[in-house]
Amino acid sequence: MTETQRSITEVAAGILLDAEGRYLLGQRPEGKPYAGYWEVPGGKIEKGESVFEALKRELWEELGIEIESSEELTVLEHDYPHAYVRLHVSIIRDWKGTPKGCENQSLSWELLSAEKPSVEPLLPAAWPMLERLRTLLS
Ligand SMILES: Nc1nc2c([nH]c(=O)n2[C@H]2C[C@H](O)[C@@H](COP(=O)(O)OP(=O)(O)OP(=O)(O)O)O2)c(=O)[nH]1
Repeated sequence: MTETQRSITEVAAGILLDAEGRYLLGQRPEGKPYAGYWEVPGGKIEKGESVFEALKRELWEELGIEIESSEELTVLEHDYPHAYVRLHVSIIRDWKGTPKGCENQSLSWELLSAEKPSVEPLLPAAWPMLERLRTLLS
């Protein structure tokens, strides 16, 4: 396949934002591209799913939490060597349950007011969505 024919991987990512102004990052498990990198929770949208349905499924699978609503934040595209991804980013302020690493991934709550996260490295496409969120809330 040539570069111009690359298919687009549609991804739903959810920024869990708590009342103290903290957001959640998870570390990508072994076996996935960019294993060990930190990211906003989420994953690929399956055929026939809406962005919200994918987000609801992924957050249940990855974190064991239930969500009933989300707010669209932005849509970002990033060209990785392994895939061209389009990220549909949402903010989630309410959820049921306590997020835990259901895929044995580490989790880290980060202060949005901090200049950068306390963990690294972050997936390249995670930076612009955090910038967008800071701009929106500032
Ligand atoms: N969840 C998430 N994915 C991101 C972020 N930034 C970013 O570039 N991505 C990219 C990495 C991956 O190519 C893609 C997400 O796919 P994934 O591999 O996590 O999806 P999945 O859990 O459905 O994976 P799989 O079971 O099919 O392997 O989106 C981010 O902040 N969060």
